[in-house]
Amino acid sequence: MPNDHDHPPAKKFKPGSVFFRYDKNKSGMLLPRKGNATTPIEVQRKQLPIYQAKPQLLNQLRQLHNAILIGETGSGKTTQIPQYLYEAGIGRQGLIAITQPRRVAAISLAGRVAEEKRTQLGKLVGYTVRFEDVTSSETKLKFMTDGMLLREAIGDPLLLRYTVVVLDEAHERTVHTDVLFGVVKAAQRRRRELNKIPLKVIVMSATMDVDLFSEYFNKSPVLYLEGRQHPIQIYYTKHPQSDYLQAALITIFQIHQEAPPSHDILVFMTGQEEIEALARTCRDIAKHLPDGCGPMVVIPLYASLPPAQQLRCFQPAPKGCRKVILSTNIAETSVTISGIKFVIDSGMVKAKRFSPDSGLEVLAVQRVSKAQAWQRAGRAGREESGSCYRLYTENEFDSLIPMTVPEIQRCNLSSVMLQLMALGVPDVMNFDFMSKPSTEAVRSAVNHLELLGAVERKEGQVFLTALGKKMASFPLEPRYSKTILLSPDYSCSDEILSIVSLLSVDTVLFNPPAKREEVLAARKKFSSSEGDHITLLNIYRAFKKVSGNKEWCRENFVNSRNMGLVKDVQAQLRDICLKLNMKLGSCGSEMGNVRRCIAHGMFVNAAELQPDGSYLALDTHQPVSIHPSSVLFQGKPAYVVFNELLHTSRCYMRDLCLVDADWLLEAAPEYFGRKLHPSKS
Ligand SMILES: Nc1ncnc2c1ncn2[C@@H]1O[C@H](COP(=O)(O)OP(=O)(O)OP(=O)(O)O)[C@@H](O)[C@H]1O
Repeated sequence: MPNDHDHPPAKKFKPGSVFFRYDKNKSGMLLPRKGNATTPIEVQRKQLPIYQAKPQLLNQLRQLHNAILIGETGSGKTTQIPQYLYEAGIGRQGLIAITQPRRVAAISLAGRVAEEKRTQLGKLVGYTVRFEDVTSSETKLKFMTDGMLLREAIGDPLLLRYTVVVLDEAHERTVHTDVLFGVVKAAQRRRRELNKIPLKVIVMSATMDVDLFSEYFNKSPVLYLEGRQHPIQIYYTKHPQSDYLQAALITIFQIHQEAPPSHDILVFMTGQEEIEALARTCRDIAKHLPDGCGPMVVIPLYASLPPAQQLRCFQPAPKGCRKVILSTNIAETSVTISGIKFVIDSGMVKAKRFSPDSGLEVLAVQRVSKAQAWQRAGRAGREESGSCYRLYTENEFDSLIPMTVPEIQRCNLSSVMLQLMALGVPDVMNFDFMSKPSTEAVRSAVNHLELLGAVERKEGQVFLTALGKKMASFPLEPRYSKTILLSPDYSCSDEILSIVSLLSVDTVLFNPPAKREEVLAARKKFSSSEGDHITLLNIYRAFKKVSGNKEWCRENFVNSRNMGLVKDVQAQLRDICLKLNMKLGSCGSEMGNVRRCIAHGMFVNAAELQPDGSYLALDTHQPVSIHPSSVLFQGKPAYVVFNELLHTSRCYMRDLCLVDADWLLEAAPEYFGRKLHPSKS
């Protein structure tokens, strides 16, 4: 059923806010109305709604220290504001940083802006994401993930290299963005006190709680940018759908049969496995379509794909062929994918949920917020009008929560707390958060860091230890950095660096369900009864032995591109170790050392076999199960440590390592003295 409202619901305008009107006829009619592909890029820039407001907007931005800018998706905020500022000479003394919650957005936006400025990427316009820096001394406009700016702040809390920080997609409220809010605010204040060059902070989004943001940023004015260049038609289902995968499939093929082949489709699903399964089904069906139905190229897009593979979605499909992109929420904000005319929104997302009571952080599939649904719709209608098919009813849409709950209120905070302390924040418990995490969550994170030896308490205050300082040097979760730092004691740094890199890159193995038997047979030769970490290490060693031979990778269902990335990550982690003067070495085939080191670093995620054959997480006494993908699935080891928990029908432990109870006791005697089974403790 079509629905007319092609904009997010009307916004309330705050007194004192500035409103920039947009007259569609003014730009569109005067300029050639050809497709974007053939329209010169400078003409495209002038057709954007933001262009009409440029002089007044610059006037405002020149005067303000803080600004909240709200404008429709596709109005030109992200690509134009940094260029306008630069061209007008605002903030020329330093760099203009534009933060993005996701790396794919940071990379693609930098590419687009470099193209608009007719310069080579990495010169005037560059980007920095984890494990990749494409900037130079000439770079003035720097797109970066919020996490990277936060890391820079550890070395330079006043962010002195920057004169403007644009915090884009602020509505996403990732934990890094939320911490950055406090960091830039503090940097701004300190710079004023020290008479340094002022720092301008611009917060942008299409869908955000302006009152909250304005209040937080010293009652800063809100600049409303009116106008959407191209309309988006929204469709809802008549009835609730029990199976969104099936509904997505039907919608894809309905569009495929009816729409011209140049109209590409972007489908929002929840995770890699679902996306790969849907991709296979689409490809199978596409082979058997009636005559007259053109070919289709199906492109999966999710965070654990290597960057080069992620960027495939931006390449045009061959002529006469439809591009169907199946994506997680990584394509939800900021990105413009050329050719996308249709968006299909499952209405679901996989997100972290943390319970301070149980201490467990789990990934679970849940409904999106309204803000996310509008962002998803906003990926259509960027080059011309578009449509968004919501695989849920209008009533269901109405019942969605308006804004996504900030990640800081639903994730494990140990990493953030460690970073805050490394930033020199005197009282982490009272950090200036826009939305405060619960006291229990903060306490639980500090306890976790204390257990890892990263912090200590003195007279009621929490301090970073020397170990904690070193841990903060790694762009990793604290338990990973701790494991790396412990590895020289067990002479297994090479092995631990490989394992941590393999776990950071995520999907290094393919597991096509249709080839389950073949996969099992191929994996058998690497499989270790000592667990998934050692199995992964065996595969990695074999991969290096054959120098990444493509044929070998295919036979063994190994993702050769991701394995290449593992090597890069490992090299960077090794550099950090060397800077910390660590003595790196290998234990050869002595895997007991490796497991012992893992037990000492990751002991907080330990589980114990119960007499009835079930498992309990030792930290929280929560029932957990071994994920079927684990090599330990068939066995019943007495003690394991696991990498993460996945919540589906049950709480599954993924990536397990067999450990001894004695090692856990050695690692944290007091802690485990209370927790282990009586016979062990
Ligand atoms: N890579 C690209 N290829 C083609 N056109 C692009 C590209 N990036 C941006 N554009 C064009 O510029 C327009 C503005 O994009 P921009 O990202 O600046 O908008 P925005 O207001 O920041 O949107 P959002 O809130 O969705 O991030 C797009 O709608 C599109 O027409």
